[in-house]
Amino acid sequence: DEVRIPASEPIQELNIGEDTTGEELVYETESDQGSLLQSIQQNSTSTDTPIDENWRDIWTHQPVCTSYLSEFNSLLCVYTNATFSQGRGISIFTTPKIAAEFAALLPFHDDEILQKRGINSAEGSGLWTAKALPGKGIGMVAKRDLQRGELITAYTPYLISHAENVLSVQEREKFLQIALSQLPAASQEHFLDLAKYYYELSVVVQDVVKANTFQMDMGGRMHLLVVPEASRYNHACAPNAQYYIEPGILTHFVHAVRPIAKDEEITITYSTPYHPYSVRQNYLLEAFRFTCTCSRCAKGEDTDQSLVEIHDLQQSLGNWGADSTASVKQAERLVKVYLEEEFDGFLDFAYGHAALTYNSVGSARGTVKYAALAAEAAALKYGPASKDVRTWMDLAERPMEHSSWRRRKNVVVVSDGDGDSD
Ligand SMILES: C[S@@+](CC[C@H](N)C(=O)[O-])C[C@H]1O[C@@H](n2cnc3c(N)ncnc32)[C@H](O)[C@@H]1O
Repeated sequence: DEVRIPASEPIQELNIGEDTTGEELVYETESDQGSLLQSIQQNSTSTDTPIDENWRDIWTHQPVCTSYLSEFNSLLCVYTNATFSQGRGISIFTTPKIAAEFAALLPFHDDEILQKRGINSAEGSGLWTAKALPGKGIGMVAKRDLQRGELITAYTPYLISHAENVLSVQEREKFLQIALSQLPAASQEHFLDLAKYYYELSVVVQDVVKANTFQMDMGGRMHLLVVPEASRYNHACAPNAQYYIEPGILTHFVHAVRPIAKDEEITITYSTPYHPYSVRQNYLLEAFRFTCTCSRCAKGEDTDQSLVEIHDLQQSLGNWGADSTASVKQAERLVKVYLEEEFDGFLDFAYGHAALTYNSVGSARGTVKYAALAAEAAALKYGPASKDVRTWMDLAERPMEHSSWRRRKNVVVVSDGDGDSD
């Protein structure tokens, strides 16, 4: 029952914005603690590939491995299941220990789980089409009107790669090329057709990864994902869609966060929307090599003032000390600014602050209304099974049990023991 909610948005970036093809990157290099790998350390005379002899149970190709990498006490191997999801295929470059975690996931054991949930459906699916847009390469466009909350795309990656920085560019490319080459031909073509930065054939797989990466944690390690359908979403600083990844089913989901008209471009954000205009422009240019001309950027620095207001309101509403001047009026204002700025994809913050503020003055009705809205918004942003959704639902269901209840009620409460006295 924490009263505080994060003061600033966790950064949800499409690409890590660092040079995944370079050597200067510092990814985590602590050791993997798997028993298998520990046994290698103990018998360190042998760096033989510790491949599970039952690899055929899950993978269609014999794993191909690097030599032992002392930097993180493991080796890395390519694991491919070319028949994954009705022949879409998936290749994973990771440690044997983490590969075992991937192999335990449901989609590798239940052929129909993805299909039943409409995941990896035929391109277009009546909702969207990917087409060339002026100055933006290919983008995603709505084929019909979409409502807030509608699921637009749900796809699994073709390639998942451990975000290591211990291999040389050439060495990494060699393994990623193997990973790609073991996929079905149609998937290889689809992958190689994606946006690139360098157009250098000798590093083409890393080039595609760099321009199209989503991130996911697996086994405590960051992994880079290429989900070709989702790769076609262009960026906007106040996007009309949000994405999240559900690791348990290896699926990248995108939902509309406000009504999207037929023929309108569908956008996601590659960075935090809370940075001022010039910071966003520089970041997008450096990390993604484009000058953002989205509707928010078209207004230039004029929109920075609203970010200051959002910041100040969130600071005030997040102050739970005795000197707090937080009020319901401020919370209502925060919600209004979010809506005016078209921050529809981030409303869990505004609604969450509002829910807690209403609760803090003992207004259960206001709490229930806004906590339910925060839960809905968090579901679009982090997935229905996320911790955030649970937190807001708990608050909506039991406002008086939350530690924020009447926390700012400016009266001396003579408790009658039932916790809700007035
Ligand atoms: C993940 S891809 C998005 C799809 C890409 N447009 C394509 O043709 O495949 C990322 C690249 O798309 C382009 N892009 C994305 N958002 C953009 C925007 N708002 N304006 C211009 N270019 C954009 C940039 O070249 C960026 O590096």
